[in-house]
Amino acid sequence: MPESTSTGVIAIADNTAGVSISLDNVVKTYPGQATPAVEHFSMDVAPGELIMFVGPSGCGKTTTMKMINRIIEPTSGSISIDGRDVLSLDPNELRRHIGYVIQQIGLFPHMTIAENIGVVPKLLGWTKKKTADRVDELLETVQLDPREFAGRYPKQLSGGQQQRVGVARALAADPPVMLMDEPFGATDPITREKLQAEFLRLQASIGKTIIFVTHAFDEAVLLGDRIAVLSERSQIEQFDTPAKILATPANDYVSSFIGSGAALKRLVLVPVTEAHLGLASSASSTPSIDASDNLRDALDLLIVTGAPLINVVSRDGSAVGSLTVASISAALGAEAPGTTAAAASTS
Ligand SMILES: Nc1ncnc2c1ncn2[C@@H]1O[C@H](COP(=O)(O)OP(=O)(O)OP(=O)(O)O)[C@@H](O)[C@H]1O
Repeated sequence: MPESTSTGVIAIADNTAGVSISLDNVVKTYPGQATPAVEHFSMDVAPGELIMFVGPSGCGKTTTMKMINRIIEPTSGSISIDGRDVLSLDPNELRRHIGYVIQQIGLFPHMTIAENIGVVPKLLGWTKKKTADRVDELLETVQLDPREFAGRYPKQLSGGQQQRVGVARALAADPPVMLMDEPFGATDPITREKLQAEFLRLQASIGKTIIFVTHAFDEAVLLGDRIAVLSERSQIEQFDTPAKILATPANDYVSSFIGSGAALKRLVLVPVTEAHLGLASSASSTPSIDASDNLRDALDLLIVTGAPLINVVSRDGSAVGSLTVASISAALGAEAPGTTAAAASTS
């Protein structure tokens, strides 16, 4: 491999905490197709951002994402990672430094879990000891006990456990960029929620730059720093934070994609402390919610318990205020972050 190519990839790989990605005027026309699958796609992603691509089946989400690690070669346009033109790099070498997680998981059935996770480190020439240590560390990161799981084969794991191994494998060489294509799509709703919550906690500590493809708008709202709502040929209808898209959809297409209940979907984005809290109730029967929870959790609790009011409790167990359906509704309508500090500082 030419020296310049190798240096470019290694420079990307050196930066494990997330790097910028830039796509400029990217077009993909598959052979024999009259219209492009992706047409003039441009996007800048900041280091450490988690970007969701959401759009209907066949709109070009996967094609766009796969051009970043060159599983699919663009017809024209340019793509750079950390300022380096990926089209000038060796594609195989490039892929080893970009984590990749797919719905079908793609674990090798004849390899143990440890061997599956160690595939890329092995290709990169890591020692057995370094690879084994990394495998143990990653299994713990994705909450699978290495002593129990390292020696098992994929078919001896549940779907959710296999999906965790898929994430661990993608993280093995500590890549700065992760591409995730409907990674939790094949799991049941409860497992999916669990995997999403674990993934959010993980990303908070590793800060990778992530492109995440999903059909599910709710998943995009829950996970994304920014969401790109895509239509046919990967046209960007809106590219913004979940809160902004829910509050001000750019057009009818985006509105229809959000579907009904935009206000309810926004609740998940607002911490309970952002609402204007009333006085805490001293009645021992008052249900309570943690100050780190969101307004959807609060509304759930109000509905399930039938209580007229719930207390918001800080980590040390003291009640910092209370919430009602009316205060939740006001928080959504007004969205005045200024009230937050005032409410929180009374604690
Ligand atoms: N190898 C290929 N050859 C020809 N056309 C293709 C090929 N792969 C994808 N396409 C077409 O390109 C378009 C975009 O496909 P792509 O898989 O990127 O969409 P998507 O938004 O990811 O869809 P889904 O959500 O269903 O996975 C579709 O019309 C698809 O039929």
